[in-house]
Amino acid sequence: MADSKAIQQQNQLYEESTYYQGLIDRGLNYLDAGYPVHFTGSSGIGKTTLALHIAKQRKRPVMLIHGNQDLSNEDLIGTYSGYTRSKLKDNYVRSVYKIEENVSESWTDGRLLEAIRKGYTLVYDEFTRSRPETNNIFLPILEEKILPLYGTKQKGTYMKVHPEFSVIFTSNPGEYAGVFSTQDALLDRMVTLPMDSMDTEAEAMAIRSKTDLEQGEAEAIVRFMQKVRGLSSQKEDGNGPGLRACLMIADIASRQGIPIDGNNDDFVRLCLDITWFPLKNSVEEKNHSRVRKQLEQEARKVKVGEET
Ligand SMILES: Nc1ncnc2c1ncn2[C@@H]1O[C@H](COP(=O)(O)OP(=O)(O)OP(=O)(O)O)[C@@H](O)[C@H]1O
Repeated sequence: MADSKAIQQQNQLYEESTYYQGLIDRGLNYLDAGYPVHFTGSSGIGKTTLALHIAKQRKRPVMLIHGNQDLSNEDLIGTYSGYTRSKLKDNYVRSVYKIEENVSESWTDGRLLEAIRKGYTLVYDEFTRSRPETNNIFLPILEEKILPLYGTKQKGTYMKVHPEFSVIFTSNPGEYAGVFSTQDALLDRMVTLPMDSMDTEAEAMAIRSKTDLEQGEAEAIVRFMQKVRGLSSQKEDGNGPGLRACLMIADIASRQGIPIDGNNDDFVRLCLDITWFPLKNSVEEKNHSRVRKQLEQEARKVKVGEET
């Protein structure tokens, strides 16, 4: 399916779903009022896609930064990347020969500094994966609307934030090992909008925007996934497989010509391969074998056009 068609269908989904329209309208209003917005929810639920969609509506260039523990202040603000040497040879009067040499350090803007200077919309994806010391730079940006530059050998000690600059954060509540706990001071300065799973129709529409499956087939996969998520709500920090898992089953089945049918062994195997790992992580260990059996039973019940 052509990318532009997929984007068109994705936009249609956002326009037609009251749930998404609500999130988009509120998100845009808070950004317009000068507040950063934070989408939080389980893995693969669609946070980044929604954040980028909202960012594009603001009609400003969009910059995307992925949080990670190696992200440093130098990456965000900038750094001196080497030296520039310029040489001037003055031989105007033949008998006089003068050489003037200048060496200066060359500065490269970091991504955050560029966004702040030019008034971009920044999407800071999975910001909780970065170290709190790195994220602290956002406190004066969000509160005083300045970016401190001390320690960078820049001329001024701070830079004023461009009035059109705005940030959309996304995070995944404590699901991955290695995620740093979210800083409360930063969270206090943003409007947090928790994201739930889409309803059946919207999730099926998302599948159809990415594959050639029929509505009935897409809905059968979504209903199966809803059952899987029901099995997973046994541990606080786990929500089981998200929209991404639905899309993987749909895409692989469609490419490999596997029918969406619980009577087909290939389909059942595919469902187990895609869902068992994320499900396992969200279920107490003592329940693993029981839940795995339930999962297989649910996969075998999948039938197009029938509520299972
Ligand atoms: N409205 C939509 N229509 C179609 N596909 C979508 C939509 N929203 C998200 N997706 C797809 O679902 C998958 C997961 O989306 P996304 O990466 O935005 O989720 P996420 O919550 O940010 O995930 P993670 O927490 O793992 O970063 C992606 O393949 C994305 O293209």
